[in-house]
Amino acid sequence: MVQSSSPETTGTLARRGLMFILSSPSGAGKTTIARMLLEHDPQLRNSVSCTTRQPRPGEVDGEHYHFITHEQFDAMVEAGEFLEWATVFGQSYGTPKAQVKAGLKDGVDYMFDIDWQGTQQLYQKLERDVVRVFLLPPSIEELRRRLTGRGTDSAEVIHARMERARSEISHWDGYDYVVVNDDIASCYEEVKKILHAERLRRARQTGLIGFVRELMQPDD
Ligand SMILES: Nc1nc2c(ncn2[C@@H]2O[C@H](COP(=O)(O)OP(=O)(O)O)[C@@H](O)[C@H]2O)c(=O)[nH]1
Ligand SMILES: Nc1ncnc2c1ncn2[C@@H]1O[C@H](COP(=O)(O)OP(=O)(O)O)[C@@H](O)[C@H]1O
Repeated sequence: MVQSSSPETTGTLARRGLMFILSSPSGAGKTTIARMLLEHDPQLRNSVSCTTRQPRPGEVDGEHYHFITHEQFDAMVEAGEFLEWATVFGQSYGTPKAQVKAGLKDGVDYMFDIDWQGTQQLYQKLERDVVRVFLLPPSIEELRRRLTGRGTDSAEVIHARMERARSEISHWDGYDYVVVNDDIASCYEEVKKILHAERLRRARQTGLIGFVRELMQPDD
């Protein structure tokens, strides 16, 4: 629980965690922004997805993704172990249920780097816990430059990602916030502010009723 630290308060103040979703067309920078947030914010935990795609250089199993086979993925779907799942670029991606649900109650915030399909599913299931942020590239040319510059995909894959980018961008209106990732430092600051404000929402602050009631007690 994120308890109030002041000795003068009742100690009943706490906060329910939130589900912070970052989506964008591939290459717009959501992984970069997510990593910056996770690195500097101890209250934020990564929701590690399962995927059937191959790891990229530098990606660590269990940290960036749980890399599993199609058979393992299908078995998890059958067993109802995903909060949501979707097929992207012919590969399967899913959010395991187990870690998230318990953490939210304890005031842990989770970061989700998932696509619009997963965002819709999470919103349908857990609307009040979800904060949806969509990143846009400053231009289509810059998006192409970033995908090429990342150096992780073949020309063919980059072509497919660019094709898909336009359809991903068309889902911008399914989000609560839209931020253009032009300068990385400014984008990071803006996303950080969204997270900060969302944490202060009244509905997330459990124990407020009792706390306010106590504040309103008449003097003896
Ligand atoms: N629905 C859903 N989408 C996911 C999940 N994990 C990753 N994705 C999305 O799958 C897409 C491809 O991800 P990835 O292969 O890492 O490439 P990226 O586009 O460069 O981030 C991105 O849009 C991710 O946001 C997940 O658990 N569920
Ligand atoms: N604001 C920015 N300016 C310049 N390059 C960026 C910016 N944001 C991200 N990048 C670079 O663009 C590439 C794609 O970013 P990445 O975070 O992997 O995107 P995504 O996760 O959305 O596919 C990476 O090489 C990253 O370092």
